[in-house]
Amino acid sequence: MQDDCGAASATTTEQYKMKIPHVLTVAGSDSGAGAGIQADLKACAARGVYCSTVITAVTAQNTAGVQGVNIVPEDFVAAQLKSVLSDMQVDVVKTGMLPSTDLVKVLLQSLSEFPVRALVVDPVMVSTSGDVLAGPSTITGLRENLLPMADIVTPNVKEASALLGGMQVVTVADMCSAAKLLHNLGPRTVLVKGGDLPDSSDAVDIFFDGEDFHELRSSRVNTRNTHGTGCTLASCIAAELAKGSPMLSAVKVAKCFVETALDYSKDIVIGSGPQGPFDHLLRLKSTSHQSHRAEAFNPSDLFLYAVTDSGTNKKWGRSITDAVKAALEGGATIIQLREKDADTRGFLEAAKACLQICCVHGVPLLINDRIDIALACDADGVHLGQSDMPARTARALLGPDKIIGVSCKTPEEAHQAWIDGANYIGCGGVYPTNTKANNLTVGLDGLKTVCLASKLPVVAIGGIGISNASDVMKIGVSNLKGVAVVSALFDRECILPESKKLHAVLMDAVQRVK
Ligand SMILES: Nc1ncnc2c1ncn2[C@@H]1O[C@H](COP(=O)(O)OP(=O)(O)O)[C@@H](O)[C@H]1O
Ligand SMILES: Cc1ncc(COP(=O)(O)O)c(N)n1
Ligand SMILES: [Mg+2]
Repeated sequence: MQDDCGAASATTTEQYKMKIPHVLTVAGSDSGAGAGIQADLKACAARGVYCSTVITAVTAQNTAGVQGVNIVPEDFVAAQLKSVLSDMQVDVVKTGMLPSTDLVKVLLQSLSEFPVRALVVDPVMVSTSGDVLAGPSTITGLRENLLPMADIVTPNVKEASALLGGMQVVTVADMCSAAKLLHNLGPRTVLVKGGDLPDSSDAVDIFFDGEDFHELRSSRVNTRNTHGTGCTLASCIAAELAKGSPMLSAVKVAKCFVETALDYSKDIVIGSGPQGPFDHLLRLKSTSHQSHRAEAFNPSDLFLYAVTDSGTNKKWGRSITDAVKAALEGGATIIQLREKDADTRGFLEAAKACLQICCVHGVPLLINDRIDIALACDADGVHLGQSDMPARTARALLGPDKIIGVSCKTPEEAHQAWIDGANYIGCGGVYPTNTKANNLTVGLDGLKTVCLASKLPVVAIGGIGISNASDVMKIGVSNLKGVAVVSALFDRECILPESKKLHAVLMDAVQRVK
């Protein structure tokens, strides 16, 4: 019986072991990390595929160009190939810089010993900066030995021309002719890339599978940051093939990825040369909005915490942005958008507009409950109720830098919020309120108990306004950092003076407590 159970569970475990799609890139290193091996690693990481690396050359390279090339000896390229291919279940091999015909032979020898599912050949010859990465002597090796083995070959217009003995490739019609001629050399499919096509307002690539031509067109991103586009495209194609995509879909996904990454990174500045790298992981961009942001959550931001309410805004006939602007001008130190009945698109647009206003005031903007909206508008964080997504999951989705607040009524909930990686807790309702139906009131005693137990800063909420805010602050627990208000600000004819008065009351209360 025991044996049966053991055997059964072993089989089950085996079934669930994961095979990770795996691309091996055989290419040159770029010290500037925009192209070559470094681009391949980032592209595969972005596409969720494992990437191993065989380095064929080490280049000294930056945004100005290539300052030096040091070719790795063939026997050591062979050693790297053997180490990876004999052990690591590679699905797809992608080649970049192969600086000698003998290296091509070494690669083909390894592939005959350890076959893979597909071979993507990016015939790297000249960098975007115009520097030669693989001399004319390698063309024969590429043409005669490597291309016939390739599932796809991805030359840019200059490389297509070089592979075809100097044929002119300057128009889309030329690219089609080149694709056909290259196909005659033996690869299963050909993609002639038009990133450097002169006088083209679109980025046009021609895909040819031996029967049909596909013109793949996207708008040209106006940016200097195009160093590494070719390497990235080929790695993405390899990554999609490793996941099991058919060739044309892989190419389309890859092209779309390059366009998205270029567009995202169009304004980033790395290096002072003419050709900058771009951000594969879509994380580097520092917009003016972000650069104004505080580095980390500051608990004193909880001082006058304004929570919007769609009902009251409707009642007084104002837009959410006007309400937020007035609260900020009166001294609100953090804004939470709590739009329980807004449609998603409307909410997102409102959140984007409020974020700009908050940014001008240097005040964080949080979104109630809707992680998707917070992510989509890049808000500063979220506030979560006990029945919303757990803070732990929200933290995993939002990353370490976003602010997460959790509503807590008890020391146990406060403890869990701390464990889950929240930044602050909201405690209440302190007083009865009509913005939340059937909400249990904790009173000043309950608030004090939670504050004393909480390892996180606390903002008090529920029925707080000008008349009672100072009573709340007077409980005198040091981690009570402020009060959150809804009706006291927003269910009023004029928000700005109420916000000012409340700010003054709070200032006065904390002075007295000190
Ligand atoms: N400015 C751009 N905007 C959009 N796509 C681009 C841009 N520059 C290049 N691409 C795309 O990037 C990919 C790589 O093309 P290309 O730059 O021609 O290759 P390489 O980097 O090998 O010279 C192609 O799909 C091309 O259409
Ligand atoms: C090591 C290495 N491999 C490939 C390229 C081509 O990249 P790009 O044509 O985008 O400059 C490069 N510059 N460096
Ligand atoms: Mg390029």
